[in-house]
Amino acid sequence: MEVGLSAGDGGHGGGAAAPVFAPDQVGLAHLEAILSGAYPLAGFMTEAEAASVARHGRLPGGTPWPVPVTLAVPAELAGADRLVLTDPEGAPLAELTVAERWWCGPGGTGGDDPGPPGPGDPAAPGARHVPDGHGGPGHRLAGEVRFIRPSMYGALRHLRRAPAETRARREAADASERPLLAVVAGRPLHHRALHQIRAAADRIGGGHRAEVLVIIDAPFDTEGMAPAVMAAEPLLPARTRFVVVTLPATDPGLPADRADLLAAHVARSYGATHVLIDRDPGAGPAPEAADPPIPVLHPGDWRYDTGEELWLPAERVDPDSARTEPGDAEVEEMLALDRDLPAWFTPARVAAELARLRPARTRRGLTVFFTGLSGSGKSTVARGVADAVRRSGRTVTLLDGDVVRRMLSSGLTFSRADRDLNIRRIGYVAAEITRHGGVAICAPIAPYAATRAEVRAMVEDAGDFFLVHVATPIEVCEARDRKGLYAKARAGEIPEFTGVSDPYEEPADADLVLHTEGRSVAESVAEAVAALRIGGWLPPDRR
Ligand SMILES: Nc1ncnc2c1ncn2[C@@H]1O[C@H](COP(=O)(O)OS(=O)(=O)O)[C@@H](OP(=O)(O)O)[C@H]1O
Ligand SMILES: Nc1ncnc2c1ncn2[C@@H]1O[C@H](COP(=O)(O)OP(=O)(O)O)[C@@H](O)[C@H]1O
Repeated sequence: MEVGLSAGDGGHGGGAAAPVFAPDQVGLAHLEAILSGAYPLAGFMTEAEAASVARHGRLPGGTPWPVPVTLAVPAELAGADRLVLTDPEGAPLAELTVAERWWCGPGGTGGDDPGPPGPGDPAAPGARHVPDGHGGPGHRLAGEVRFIRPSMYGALRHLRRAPAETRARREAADASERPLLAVVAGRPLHHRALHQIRAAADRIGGGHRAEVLVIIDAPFDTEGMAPAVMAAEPLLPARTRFVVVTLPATDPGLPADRADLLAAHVARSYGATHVLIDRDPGAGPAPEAADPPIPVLHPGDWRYDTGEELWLPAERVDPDSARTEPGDAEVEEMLALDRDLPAWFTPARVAAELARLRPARTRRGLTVFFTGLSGSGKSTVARGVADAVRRSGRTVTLLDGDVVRRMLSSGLTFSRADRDLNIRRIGYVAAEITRHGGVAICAPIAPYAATRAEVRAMVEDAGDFFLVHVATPIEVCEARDRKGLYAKARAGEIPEFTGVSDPYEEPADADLVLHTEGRSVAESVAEAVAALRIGGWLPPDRR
């Protein structure tokens, strides 16, 4: 069968062009793993396969597999027979031949017999939700994928080596019979982890130190923590190699050991005989992985012995001289506040790389996003904050609601769709300013929580986000009625007016709530500026 591509590739196919689709981040991570051979799977799972894997950790035939590998598609593609799957930039990667269309329904995973829902029928009474990481109910397409073209997408592409390439390199070096310790790391390797890796490599090496392969779990669109992980190279055993993969986020509805099991399967595809999964000590103890494909080594609880000046298993360290490794959140906070990471905790070269990746908040890009009703005081406080930020020596771009409506969003109405588009545009510009280390101050109404959350996610990919809810009650805004708009709205002259005839969803995730009623402008500005100082985004007041 000829493949008629409708994107790139010349489209030599004779038949109708298959629709083109860029999977979400989870779908893309699965697709790359299928195509690279990191998963021993030919494609995306049917409902029976996904449900069996979610519930029992096994495919219907009994083969252990930890996570549903599914493809979520929008309703308009739910009936497709074939799909050309692309990266987010639209470059074709593979063709999916659809074997089954199914609906991942609402509700829990309970009960043992799912009762097959009508294919692709959202209303099917038996439809149940399989926790497959796509964030909720929706259409799924199952079937085998056929490789079209190697992916060029994403950061650190040169390190995204296929498992077969890594195995072939070991075979060529006559090393494939020897133990290989895979270390799966999404975070930098500090002294504790480095000690544990060397100890594990000695233990499994049978007289020789085993080789180590560090599998860095990094996102597609940024280098993530990869440079900090690689900075530890001189402290790892000789001939340690690094590869980068993007492990899909595991659904919180799955048992706790599934993420580790997936990491173990991927490690095995690279030829690993053992796997050690480095984790945030602040995240609590590791779950015991049931039925792993290769042994999962548990590093256990280690402490720094201040007397010996060594990292050792906790039981060998006198509690009086024991130091615990700081968790990732604590490290983030030290970096944010420009404090040096202690030498007992992490090697200087890792600390230096971390300081580059996570600059102190006074140097890091920031978006301060004001939301609130018309007349609540967003623009007034935003202007005062912008002045204070400028005085601290940083550059500021003020994206005020009214100004944006004239410059970026002229022609847009106040329908939900247009408001969302307006806020996304503001978010995009703010994220770019933030990415380049600047400060963006935005002051739109932004009435919808979901759209604000999108902006937060977009900005946090690039830097920091600080949400200020200017929580002035509508009666007060209306009494101020600076522009006479409330009067007009009440008279029915302005339709869809926020707070009068259109919704405002109060934020539940505000970093600061400002009550301006009964406060002067100067007091409200001072409150916002103080919050930014306390958070470390502005230097301490030297006055
Ligand atoms: N229907 C309706 N609803 C709300 N506001 C209206 C409306 N029509 C015009 N205006 C004026 O537009 C300003 C709000 O624009 P925003 O871009 O901030 O709104 S939104 O975030 O896209 O919802 C808002 O300015 P601020 O008072 O500065 O908030 C109003 O002056
Ligand atoms: N504590 C306060 N903080 C902010 N604005 C205040 C305060 N007290 C009174 N106001 C007045 O409220 C009005 C708010 O208007 P504006 O900043 O344009 O609101 P928005 O941008 O939310 O529509 C201004 O006239 C301002 O002087």
